[in-house]
Amino acid sequence: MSILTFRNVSLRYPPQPGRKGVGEKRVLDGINLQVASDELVAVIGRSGSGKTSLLNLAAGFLAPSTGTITVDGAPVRGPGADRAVVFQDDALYPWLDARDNVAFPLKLKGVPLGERRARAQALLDRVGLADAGDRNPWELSGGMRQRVGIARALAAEPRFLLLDEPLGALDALTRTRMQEFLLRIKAESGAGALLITHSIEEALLLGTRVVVLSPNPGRLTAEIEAGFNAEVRAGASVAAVKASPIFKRMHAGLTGLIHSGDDEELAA
Ligand SMILES: Nc1ncnc2c1ncn2[C@@H]1O[C@H](COP(=O)(O)OP(=O)(O)OP(=O)(O)O)[C@@H](O)[C@H]1O
Repeated sequence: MSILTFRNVSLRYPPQPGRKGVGEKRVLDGINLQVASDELVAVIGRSGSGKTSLLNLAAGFLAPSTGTITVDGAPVRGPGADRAVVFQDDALYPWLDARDNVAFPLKLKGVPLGERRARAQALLDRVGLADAGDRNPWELSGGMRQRVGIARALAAEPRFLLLDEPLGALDALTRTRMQEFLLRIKAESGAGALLITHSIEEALLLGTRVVVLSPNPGRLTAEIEAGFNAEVRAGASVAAVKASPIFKRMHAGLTGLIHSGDDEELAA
């Protein structure tokens, strides 16, 4: 069991030179959060509350201003193969076919060509793209590209998947299918997951826990245990889960939490 831990983390962006009146920006403050391998922690919050900054800290793309981020007790000092990131834009390498995109992290690890091709093919099989290995990224649909991106993230056998709006660019139907897919693949991989999403519905559906980030500066102000992903993994349809009264109640409650304070802001 691995654990990703934020302990008392704050983040300030430095003043922007040349932009009058744009001083240092306090983005995150007093963040305490743990993600274990058997969890998918979904982070929701209003635009600008610091969700992507939080993920970038976990990825090691940014360093905290204060506090520590650790994986199994070892400080995160930069990007590492133990944490794989998937963004909204799949960011596949356009000059590589799907199989070689998936194999790319294995190349970086020095895995020999034959073995990495075989492992990449096995990953493509797992994400339902067994026959798409020879296709170029532009020959794939949005959902297929995102599955290649997820297969590539899994290639390095990370301890954590860091998912920044991975389904945000997909149409509603594909998104629902990909939500089921993401839950299955996450469970099979044994990796913990931190998911950033704008969608309260998606957070509730996929998260074992949902945390709410409130803005200015970003603080974790609420946390709820959501059991819906276990229902989906046990075979319940996403549509049936979303239609259940308990799901609707929790959705309304979270909407209220995220938007509390909006009226004061508008009045101010
Ligand atoms: N490199 C940077 N330098 C200065 N300020 C930044 C930088 N990156 C982000 N910010 C600011 O930090 C705040 C949080 O940004 P962040 O992208 O983490 O929020 P978010 O919750 O992911 O937003 P969204 O939901 O719109 O994607 C915003 O006010 C943003 O303008």
